Amino acid sequence: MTTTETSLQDAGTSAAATPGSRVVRIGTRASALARTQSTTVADLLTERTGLVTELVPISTHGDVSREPLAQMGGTGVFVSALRDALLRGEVDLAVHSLKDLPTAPPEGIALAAVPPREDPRDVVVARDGLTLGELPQGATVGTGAPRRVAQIEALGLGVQLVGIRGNVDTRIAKVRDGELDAVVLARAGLNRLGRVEEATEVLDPIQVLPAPGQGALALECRADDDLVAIVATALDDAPTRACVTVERVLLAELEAGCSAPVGALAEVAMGEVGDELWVRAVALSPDGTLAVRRSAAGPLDDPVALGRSLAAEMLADGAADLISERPAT
Ligand SMILES: NCc1[nH]cc(CCC(=O)O)c1CC(=O)O
Repeated sequence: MTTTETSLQDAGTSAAATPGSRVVRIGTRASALARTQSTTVADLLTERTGLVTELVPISTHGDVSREPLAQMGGTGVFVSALRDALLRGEVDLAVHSLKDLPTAPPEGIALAAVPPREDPRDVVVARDGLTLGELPQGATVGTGAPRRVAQIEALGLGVQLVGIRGNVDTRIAKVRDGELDAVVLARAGLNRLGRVEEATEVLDPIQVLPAPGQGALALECRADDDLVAIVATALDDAPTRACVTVERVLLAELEAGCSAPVGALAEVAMGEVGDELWVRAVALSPDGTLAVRRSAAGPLDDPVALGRSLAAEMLADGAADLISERPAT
């Protein structure tokens, strides 16, 4: 289902060739997080290009349904409604959380920009200011992400993982209302909503690696639109793009979907010969009992090769069997 608040007829379909006179219609999901992200992008785009923007809310099946995400085909359900609106010409720019994008490249759509990433780590919001390690045996920890479930199970804390979904507000409310002892969320989402101080612990990537692409946004346009180059110049951050490319190539090579128990974090770090890409990754069995953890470094200008070589190492160590719960033969 697709709904738009503005009339599509007078919303910039008469876009002129000059950047200054074109209205860029920005498609956004309706959640508070998505709106905040889209508004930030809209403001920056206007500030840097002079382009006038307009937000067009698109409601997706993922926003409306309360089914578990995994049963709806993963977080890709959030993405496809925005992409459809782009391809139909109803909007000119779509703002996604990059970690929600399926790894397969979309037909007719360009990844115009990946803006500077925020803190990519996961956080805990627990009752009474507690950390994961301070929670008692049997305490309930809410998360629907197989990656988070497997990594927290792997810590062996004796907590009980409970599948939940819903927006950030709904999840935190379950702790405040006493329904759960804690929830695990992306720090970037909390931060964008101005609620980062509600986190009671930031999870160290040594223990819990974030989802590939977490904390980054993806700005998509129609591939044949002049807007691609304008948006790239105004908003793309090359180091962030390189890092998320490593992470997503790795995910694709492991043939793991966006909800698979795979964590990865690439960073630009000082190496022996100057700045280089440094990546850490983990693939786990869904119950967290088995894991393959690896790290690697490579040149800044070849993120694809780095993602591929690390994935090849992890596959050689049995990562694919872990992820899909197939017993190793
Ligand atoms: N899973 C949904 C989702 N997609 C992006 C974010 C947060 C923002 C980001 O990671 O960029 C969230 C919420 C969460 O994981 O807590």
